[in-house]
Amino acid sequence: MTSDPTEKPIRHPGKEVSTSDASGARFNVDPATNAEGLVDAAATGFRVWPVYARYTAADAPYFGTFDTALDTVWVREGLVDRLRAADAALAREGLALQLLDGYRPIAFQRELWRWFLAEAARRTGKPEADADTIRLAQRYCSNPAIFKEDDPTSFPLHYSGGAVDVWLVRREDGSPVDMGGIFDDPSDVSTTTWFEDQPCDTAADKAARRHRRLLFWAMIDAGFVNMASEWWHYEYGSRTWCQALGHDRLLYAAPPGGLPGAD
Ligand SMILES: C[C@@H](N)C(=O)N[C@H](C)C(=O)O
Ligand SMILES: [Zn+2]
Repeated sequence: MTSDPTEKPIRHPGKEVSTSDASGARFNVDPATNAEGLVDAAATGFRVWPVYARYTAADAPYFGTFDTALDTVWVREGLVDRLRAADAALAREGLALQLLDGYRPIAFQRELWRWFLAEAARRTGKPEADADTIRLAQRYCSNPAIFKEDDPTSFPLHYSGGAVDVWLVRREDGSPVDMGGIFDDPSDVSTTTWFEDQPCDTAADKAARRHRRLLFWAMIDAGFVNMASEWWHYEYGSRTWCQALGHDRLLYAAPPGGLPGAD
């Protein structure tokens, strides 16, 4: 058994969960942890790049920004030490975590869903209302249509403040490393284990597999779980975390009071 994360194939601890599995599940909410506030990750010392507010007309896959995206990455207090632990593990490889998104207001989740639905329709060649199109969009984005206003445990995963989208950058200059696919690409190559299931004959594929393993094990060892369809999406204390690890209480549902002015 090796302790070198680059030699350890990605294997999801507990149950492998997809975005659509996670919606509709019912959990009790722990009032103590759910009372935790949201913390500005940049002010806490993390490297951040809030993609949804920063991408330009030149950046795939959106080729633009989103009107309702936040330019600050907010996370629950309970994530801070865990993200620090993951970042410290990556430092041994000369790498660092960069946080792309955390807490996400409902209005922004709706705007993001519209993009994923339109993109899914383009890829399936079927209307947005078609079941195949909705299934494809739902594989990569929580569908706001299935959330229930009176059930905080059904809210979008990022609304909990316990979900983060991350990638890796070099510590020396902050440049992103090759993860073997672009962030938020709604296609199979985004599956976290994609390079485990390929021959990986080229140097580029080997590098992508290495980077995905490093990110995965740093985050898993720090207590997070990963969304199997997205190499960048990790959660702690939220619905996917409960489902994957068999916990029956959500640490984080809707943050009390949300973020002033964001909903
Ligand atoms: C859109 C993508 N970055 C993401 O965060 N997907 C998750 C599953 C979501 O929308 O909840
Ligand atoms: Zn995410």
